[in-house]
Amino acid sequence: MAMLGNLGENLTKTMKKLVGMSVIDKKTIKEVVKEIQRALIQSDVNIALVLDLSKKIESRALEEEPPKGITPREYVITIIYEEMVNLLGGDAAGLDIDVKPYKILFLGLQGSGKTTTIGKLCRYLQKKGFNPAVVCTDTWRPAAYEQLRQLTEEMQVPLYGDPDNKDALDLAQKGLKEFKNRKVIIFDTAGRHKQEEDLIAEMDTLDDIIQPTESILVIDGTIGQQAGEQAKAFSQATDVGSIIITKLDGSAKGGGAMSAVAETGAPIKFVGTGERIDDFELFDPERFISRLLGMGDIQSLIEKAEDNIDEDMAEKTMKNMMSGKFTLVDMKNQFEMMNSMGPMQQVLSMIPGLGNKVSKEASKMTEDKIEGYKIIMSSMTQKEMENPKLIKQSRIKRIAMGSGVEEAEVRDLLKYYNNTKKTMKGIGKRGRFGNGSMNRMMGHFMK
Ligand SMILES: Nc1nc2c(ncn2[C@@H]2O[C@H](COP(=O)(O)OP(=O)(O)OP(=O)(O)O)[C@@H](O)[C@H]2O)c(=O)[nH]1
Repeated sequence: MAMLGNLGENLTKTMKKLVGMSVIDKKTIKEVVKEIQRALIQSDVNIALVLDLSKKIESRALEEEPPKGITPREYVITIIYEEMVNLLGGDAAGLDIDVKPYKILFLGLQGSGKTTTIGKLCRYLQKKGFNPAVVCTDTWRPAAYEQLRQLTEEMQVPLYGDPDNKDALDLAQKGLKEFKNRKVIIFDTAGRHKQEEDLIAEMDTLDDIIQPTESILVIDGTIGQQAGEQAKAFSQATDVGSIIITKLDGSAKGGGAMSAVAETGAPIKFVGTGERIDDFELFDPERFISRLLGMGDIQSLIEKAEDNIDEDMAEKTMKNMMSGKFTLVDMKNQFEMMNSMGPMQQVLSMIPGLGNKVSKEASKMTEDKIEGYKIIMSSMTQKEMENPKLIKQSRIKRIAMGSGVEEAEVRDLLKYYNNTKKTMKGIGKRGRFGNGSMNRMMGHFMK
């Protein structure tokens, strides 16, 4: 992948080396981490971020036990992947077009690739079945309207603009009226030179008139970690701000731009990867990192690892349940497992012999309720989770305050916990599930 200059190439090389190593030990792990460090620093990723990342990779790789069925080598790859994904902010954000019209205000310094990117986003939206329209409010650069006109005409995207009108606010208002029945309206604004304040000031003015659903700042990826400053100023000025980073093709500093923006917490929604209209993609850190590491099948590896972690957890939880050592920690694990398996009642009803007792109890557990319980549990201390008997009145009060619920809801959770514990213990005593058959069954359901 010709992306981010040599970064992809260097990382892919390192991963290949890791795959080929005959032993995975402290020395080889350190070697791999060093190479990753070097590649990231070359790509202008902030030194402190790089050191933090390499420390995490190294200590996890040296300390964590690979889950069953995963080789140490595979696990090191998984760790590198996970930590790199975290560096870029985790999940893909995308556009959630849930109101009509969905008004997008585009901002960016001159030459950032703003106009080109508007064209790319239009094409992207068309492919998704939306019919976007564009309003040109750029009154500074005479060629801007013409550039947009050519771009939109090719794609048959309606454009509103008037090169003779020098009033950006008036243009915005008229454009709004013209396209009020459209699903998506994109507003192009005048690019600015260097000052970030100017950019923000312009957004403020246009913001009042347009009241955008989302403001998007276009940042040139070749400026490296400086991109962080721009993103920060922007996200402080707006609460609906997202970022598109352009020119990641061949840019030696793109890694720095991406990690610096991610660090500010502003979501990167798309990236530009070339001059052509289709050189544009939804930014998904997981996919992006898989490609950067040159590991197409990394996702299946991750799933395998997660499956096995789940299975380990299921086994432990089940054992605790049957022996009566069922704590709130186990209950929380149980909820997590339910999430990945489907509604609780359905799952439990599939287990022969579990009887109506549990099913009836479980049927009262809606997803909302489980979510609520999870929130309450996150306000408990580890000690309380491990030893729920500790939770008396004063603690109930504190937990209710901490999680923003009524005390009655905390009591309700404790009651549910006690009932489940009793039922589970009863079943365990009757010995219906000897020889780990229950564990096997749970393991089976996890898949
Ligand atoms: N290689 C590469 N070039 C890009 C990318 N996106 C935009 N460009 C180029 O960057 C240059 C500037 O793009 P424009 O879209 O004109 O920039 P702008 O931000 O709208 O500029 P103003 O209208 O002056 O504010 C053009 O030559 C584009 O072809 C990208 O993802 N990769």
